[in-house]
Amino acid sequence: MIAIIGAGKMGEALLAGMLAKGHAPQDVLVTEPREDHAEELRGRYGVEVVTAADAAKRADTLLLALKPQDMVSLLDELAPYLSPAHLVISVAAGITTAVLEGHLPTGTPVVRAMPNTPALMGRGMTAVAGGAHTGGAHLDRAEALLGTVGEVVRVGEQHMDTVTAISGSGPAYFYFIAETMIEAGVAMGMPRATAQRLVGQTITGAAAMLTDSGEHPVVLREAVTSPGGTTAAALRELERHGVRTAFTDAIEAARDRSNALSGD
Ligand SMILES: NC(=O)C1=CN([C@@H]2O[C@H](COP(=O)(O)OP(=O)(O)OC[C@H]3O[C@@H](n4cnc5c(N)ncnc54)[C@H](OP(=O)(O)O)[C@@H]3O)[C@@H](O)[C@H]2O)C=CC1
Ligand SMILES: O=C(O)[C@@H]1CCC=N1
Repeated sequence: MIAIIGAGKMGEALLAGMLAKGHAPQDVLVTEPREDHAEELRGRYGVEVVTAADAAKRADTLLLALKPQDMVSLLDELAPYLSPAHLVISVAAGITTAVLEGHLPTGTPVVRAMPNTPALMGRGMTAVAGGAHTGGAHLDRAEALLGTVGEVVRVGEQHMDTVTAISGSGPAYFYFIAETMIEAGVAMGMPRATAQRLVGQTITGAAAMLTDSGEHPVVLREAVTSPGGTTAAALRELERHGVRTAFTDAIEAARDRSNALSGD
């Protein structure tokens, strides 16, 4: 039995993705304190909504998807009901396996995971790292669970803040670019629906070229950039405005924020 504790944006994306990929609603418990949202979850997914204590008593795998700031008090609430027979998976940004272990009974296996919202469509990217009491079989379990909603990669925990900055927050960067491109099209007089369709399919197509061709993005970009053409004119403007540096700084800021969250 799996329990998802915290069914906000990410928890619900994982819940919906898992159910869509064949997990039976009766095998998934959900903890959600807000009664109106709990009612929505029951109606929408047919899952049972229970207290955190009941989730710990009844499930062997707990997937914690609360805000990092709420995590320690939840761990303290769960701890009396947990044992090393449980597997605790946290998706909270910045919360290290050491913090998780420090608030749970000695020997509890924990996995720090960083998914992203495309999990909702079965197209997520999740990185996982184990703690001090986490064996290969625990990581296999976490990978199998999160693998139902997309790809899973195992990384050393020292890379988790970088993962958070790249693939955890990453979808938002692409939505930001998409929004900017759509607004530029609209400003030039294009109907919004047409601009949105052009941008959506361009991003989907470009992503498929990147993942399926195995080519470096520079090679793919050069193939678009005709000598003396439109793309060269556009890229020159992006460089003039320092967009490359801005992106690098943005990803470093996300990495640093993830790192700071463990101490907040
Ligand atoms: N959003 C994303 O793209 C990603 C988020 N994450 C991580 O996922 C976690 C959740 O983020 P996100 O979904 O965006 O945030 P949300 O605020 O949408 O979700 C948090 C959820 O936790 C619930 N909650 C709060 N306290 C408790 C409690 N004691 N027991 C059970 N549930 C509780 C909240 O309920 P209520 O609203 O009723 O207070 C809310 O539904 C964060 O730690 C974040 O770092 C990781 C990867 C990607
Ligand atoms: O913004 C956040 O903190 C979370 C973690 C990664 C994506 N969303």
